[in-house]
Amino acid sequence: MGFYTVSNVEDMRICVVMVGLPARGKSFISQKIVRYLSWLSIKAKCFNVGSYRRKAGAAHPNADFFDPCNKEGFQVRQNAVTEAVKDMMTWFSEENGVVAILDATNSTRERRQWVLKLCRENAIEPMFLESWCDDKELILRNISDVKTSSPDYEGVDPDVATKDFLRRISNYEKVYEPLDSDCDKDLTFVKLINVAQEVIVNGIQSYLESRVVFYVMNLHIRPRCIWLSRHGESVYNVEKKIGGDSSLSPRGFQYAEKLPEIVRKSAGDVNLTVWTSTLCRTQQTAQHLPYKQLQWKALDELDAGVCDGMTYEEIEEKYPEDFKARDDDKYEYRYPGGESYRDVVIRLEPIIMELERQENILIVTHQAVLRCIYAYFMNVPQEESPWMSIPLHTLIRLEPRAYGTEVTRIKADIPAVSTYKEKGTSKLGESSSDVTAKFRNLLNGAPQSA
Ligand SMILES: Nc1ncnc2c1ncn2[C@@H]1O[C@H](COP(=O)(O)OP(=O)(O)OP(=O)(O)O)[C@@H](O)[C@H]1O
Repeated sequence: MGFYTVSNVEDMRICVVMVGLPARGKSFISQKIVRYLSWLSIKAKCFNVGSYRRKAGAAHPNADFFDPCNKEGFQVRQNAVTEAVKDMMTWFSEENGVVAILDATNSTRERRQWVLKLCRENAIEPMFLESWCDDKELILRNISDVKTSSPDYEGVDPDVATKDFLRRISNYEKVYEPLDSDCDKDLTFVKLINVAQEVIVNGIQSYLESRVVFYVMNLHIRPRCIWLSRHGESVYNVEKKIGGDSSLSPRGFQYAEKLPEIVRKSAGDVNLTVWTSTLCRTQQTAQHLPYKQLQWKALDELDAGVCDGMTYEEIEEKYPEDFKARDDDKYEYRYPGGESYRDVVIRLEPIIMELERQENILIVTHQAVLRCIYAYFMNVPQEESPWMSIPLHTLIRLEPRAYGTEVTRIKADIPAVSTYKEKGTSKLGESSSDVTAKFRNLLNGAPQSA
């Protein structure tokens, strides 16, 4: 049996068919949708036709290749999309895929009708998603951000690559037919105009489709950063207890005092907003930060139910079966009367949506919650995220980029206990020989000190 965070997705199969001229953010949007749905445990995959075209032999084509009159080029592109669609159908039938994204220009009605027919024949619901943009400056910026460094232009001078890419766009413009509320009124579609300045939504069928629409409507591409920190070391951390609402320890208060300086060093003069949980340790940690602050109940620590206030050693002794069950499947395990990681992800969904809408945000929260938020941004698989090590007294800076997120870790030079529990033990602390080291290393990079 599968577990889902959205109801009734078991029998659902959706193909999101991207539409748009080159450099309109189709791959960016596709990858974000896949990351978001995967985080919500909905099986999603992107099929990028450009990589099929490169595999088919057209690895470094110049703009003439995309001229609609170039029969040879047209054939290679048709073969590439055919292969991508074939793989997509296999993925739906053999791997129980739920949402596939066909990432291509799909610029003509004829091409879209072809995809539509194949979807209908295979009981897949097609949803067209067009990114339409006439902001010339933004398009030039997109080209310089991602296109001049694309595999298509390996070794090519960036100015030459930009000129060629603009010619490629002109070739597509010769045949491009945007989605239209009259001509395409029978289709399920979303049209994003100039990022999401205006959005046209037509004929949405299912709840899952409406979730995807809501998500893409909330995306923006303005540069920004997100900072994450656990609260400072708490009295319960020192006593090795989980849960509760204890105050900070003396070293935790030291971290709270130092945090404004660490944040300023990393953020400079930008104006940011601080989000904390409703628990006293996060608010004490944020108390000296000179920014607007908001409390979110959704940022409270994973509820340990009957085990709240106990040490892992006490849990192992009093509830040995639960202790083992949690180690065996930490993501799904729900404390009696409490929560699982999956439950936390579900309640964090509005936080993620709001984070997508906002600009610079600093979140001061708890270990499990931070793991879930980090997993969303860094695409960490479910089975690994509950085992990531997120040390106390460390600020994490996330900088979303076109196709990924850049991470910097800044350690405050203030000692703290380790609250990390490895698999198979009730002792806290990290040993380098453990099998979970692979997971823990996800967060290890060279940390900077503050
Ligand atoms: N809705 C949008 N409109 C315009 N640009 C966007 C949008 N969303 C993201 N971008 C920007 O687009 C750039 C990424 O372009 P991307 O490779 O995704 O374009 P593409 O449409 O897939 O192009 P191609 O057809 O050549 O593959 C990023 O710099 C990103 O900031």
